[in-house]
Amino acid sequence: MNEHLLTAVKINKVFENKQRHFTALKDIGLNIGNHEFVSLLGPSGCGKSTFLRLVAGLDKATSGTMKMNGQTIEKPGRNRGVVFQQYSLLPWLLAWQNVAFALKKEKDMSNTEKKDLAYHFLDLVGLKGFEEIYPSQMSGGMQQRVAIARALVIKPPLLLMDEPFGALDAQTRRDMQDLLVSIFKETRSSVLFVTHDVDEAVYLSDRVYVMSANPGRIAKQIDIHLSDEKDWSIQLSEPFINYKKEILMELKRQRDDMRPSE
Ligand SMILES: Nc1ncnc2c1ncn2[C@@H]1O[C@H](COP(=O)(O)OP(=O)(O)OP(=O)(O)O)[C@@H](O)[C@H]1O
Repeated sequence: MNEHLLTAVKINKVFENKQRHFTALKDIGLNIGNHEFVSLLGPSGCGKSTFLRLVAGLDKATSGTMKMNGQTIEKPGRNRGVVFQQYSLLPWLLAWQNVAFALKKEKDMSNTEKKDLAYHFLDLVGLKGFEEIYPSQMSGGMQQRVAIARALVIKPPLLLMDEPFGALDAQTRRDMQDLLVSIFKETRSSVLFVTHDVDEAVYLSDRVYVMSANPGRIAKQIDIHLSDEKDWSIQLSEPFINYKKEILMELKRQRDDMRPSE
């Protein structure tokens, strides 16, 4: 029996063109279980987005195996929802239509059912009452909520999020983190979350993989044990600060290793 939702074993990714042969990912191995929140954290260029794209099925690994529920990932599928930093909503569609768009291949659902489901997921992300407005009438935080609702409406067991709050101001970012905590409890989806932000990773995750660059590897795995009843005050607690220290020290060690010796 495969108890992991996602299993990646010895994943390598080489980008090749006439000018260069570049190993972006080297021997990445990780697992995500059911209802787990897992973050990838690391310096710019360490391959976080590249790895996420492989899980999404948007690109192929050069070698290694990547399985979802025991099945090799070949292409994008309904068992993975994706949210990127840029919300990529369709500007000519209303909020609910953007969400319902993800259901366009659902032949067994009526248009009314699709609309009801879109309304339900907009309510879940805190956009009740804003179903009938266009993206241009929304703030960045609202647009990202619509993008999250669109990813969730297909009820994927795994939600892939690539720096989803990177374009938002600090307060909206904190609100969105708390929104994600409540969505995570309600939907029971697992999440693979890419971020640069150490506080965000510790606050949200059950496990953080710290990556290093050139080539992108997993340098450290940190299991986070904080209360499930999260609120911002947890960020002042001793365990939180200790996890943060552990990650920051790993990132500093990487920077020290990269510094040319005198
Ligand atoms: N299509 C591509 N062709 C060639 N090189 C690529 C391609 N995509 C990514 N790379 C390279 O692979 C490395 C990893 O890129 P990636 O975007 O995955 O890093 P990242 O950790 O997500 O960075 P950031 O945090 O800045 O978004 C980088 O050096 C990048 O230049």
